[in-house]
Amino acid sequence: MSIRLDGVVKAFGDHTVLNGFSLDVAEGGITTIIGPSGSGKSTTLKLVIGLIRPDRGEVWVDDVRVDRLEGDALYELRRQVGFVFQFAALFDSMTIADNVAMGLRRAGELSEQQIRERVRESLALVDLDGVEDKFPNELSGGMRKRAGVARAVALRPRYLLYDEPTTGLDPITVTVIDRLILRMKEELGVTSLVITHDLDSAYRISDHLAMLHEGRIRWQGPPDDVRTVDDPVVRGFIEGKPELWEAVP
Ligand SMILES: Nc1ncnc2c1ncn2[C@@H]1O[C@H](COP(=O)(O)OP(=O)(O)OP(=O)(O)O)[C@@H](O)[C@H]1O
Repeated sequence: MSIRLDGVVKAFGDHTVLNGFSLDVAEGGITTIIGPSGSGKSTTLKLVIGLIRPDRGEVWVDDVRVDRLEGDALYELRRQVGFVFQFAALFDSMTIADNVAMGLRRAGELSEQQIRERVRESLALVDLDGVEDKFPNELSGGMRKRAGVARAVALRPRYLLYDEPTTGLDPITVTVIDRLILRMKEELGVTSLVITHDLDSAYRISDHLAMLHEGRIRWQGPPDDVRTVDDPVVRGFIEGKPELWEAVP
């Protein structure tokens, strides 16, 4: 059980983005999808939380067929699958505590006091103690990103999806976020699916690496193995040498 995409085809108009895409996400680990801009990485995350549906193929989370879910069932799924948005996507007019508490209030299961406690715990987990009453524009980019992670984990999801978690951050903050992603795996036992452009970050955090190219997974395996792959498409990408692609028939 975990996240599984099987033979997924997804087109926008006449542009086929995913074309027979299959991926199994190993339980408890960090799986990272790398690939060129526009190759469909974000599209895969949107499929997993049912924001969009495939034209063909299947999307599974545990024993739930996501591409057939509607209404409340989709909402239930999204409680299990936390989403860390690329630019944190915090509401500027709300305090950090209210941002982190949003999903908890919507779920309506905890008292206000329990919510406050859970918000405090979630912020502590990302090393953001004491910022409850601040507004997003009072935090640095890296802190906002951490607050976005706190919001995603507040509901104690089984899965965390990260959309470009290190884009636009300085190298030190990238390391902080990488460590945070690893910590969420170790301390909460969540299964993570990450999409990124950042190869160094991908090597540091991943248990399993998958390269997306022309609508499907071109190569996958442990990150250490990628350096010895012969496929010129994979080599071209990881070495930043597009000329290797031009030689591919
Ligand atoms: N809702 C949509 N309507 C039309 N086209 C879309 C839509 N969503 C994505 N696309 C197109 O699908 C392609 C893949 O987009 P996607 O965002 O999944 O790629 P990506 O690999 O995440 O790219 P990047 O790394 O640049 O974020 C792009 O060409 C994009 O323009």
